[in-house]
Amino acid sequence: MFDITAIVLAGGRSSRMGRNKALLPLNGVPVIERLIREMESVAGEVIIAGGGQPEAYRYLEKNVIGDLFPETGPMAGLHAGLTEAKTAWSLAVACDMPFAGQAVFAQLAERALKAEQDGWNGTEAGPGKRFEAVIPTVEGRRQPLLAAYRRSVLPGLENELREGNFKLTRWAEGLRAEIVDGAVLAGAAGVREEDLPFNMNRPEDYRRAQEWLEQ
Ligand SMILES: Nc1nc2c(ncn2[C@@H]2O[C@H](COP(=O)(O)OP(=O)(O)OP(=O)(O)O)[C@@H](O)[C@H]2O)c(=O)[nH]1
Repeated sequence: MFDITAIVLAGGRSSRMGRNKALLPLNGVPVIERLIREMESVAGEVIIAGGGQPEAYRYLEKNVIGDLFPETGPMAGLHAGLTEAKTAWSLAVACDMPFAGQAVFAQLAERALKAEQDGWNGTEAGPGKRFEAVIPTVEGRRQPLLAAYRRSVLPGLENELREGNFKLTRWAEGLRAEIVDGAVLAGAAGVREEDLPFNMNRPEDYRRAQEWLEQ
């Protein structure tokens, strides 16, 4: 267990799926419940950033919160979660990632808390600087929907939202982040690198996840 909070981003519209993808069952268990189970063994608190549909998640008996910048996408969920979190670092994950598991969360958490310990004199982020995020890359691209964030990113994040910049990927590109090779995380999780950030956007993605996990 790490001194870290887990934030599940679950307030999207699921328009491509046509129904709330967080609640889609895999092996009989809704994907969000699978994620919560995996996160619970790593993080002290699990927060569900439920956006405009917090009532859908009340049954999970977790800390379910709404967004402070409604209808603006995953960045708003991250913003709400980091605002609510009481720890210096949080793990964020999209609610529709079937392959993100305990091993991946533990690695991200470990690196985040190591970065915290190294503090302002940590050399890897540059002299006098500190990492504010731990972000995996898969095929050279940062994966901000499966990453660790330091609470200190909040003012910058809020600024972006106020200015109407809602692109999580673009914002995450500018963060002083420790980059983790996705292949390393995928290896720990026992999945292929390209499957690590796989998420279920469309019915065919759901079918693919079902085929893999229910065989
Ligand atoms: N809290 C919160 N989470 C969000 C919001 N928009 C998206 N998410 C979550 O962020 C992750 C990535 O979202 P997307 O899959 O890009 O968007 P979506 O709205 O869920 O789905 P589409 O309508 O098909 O684009 C998912 O886990 C969503 O549940 C939001 O406005 N608030």
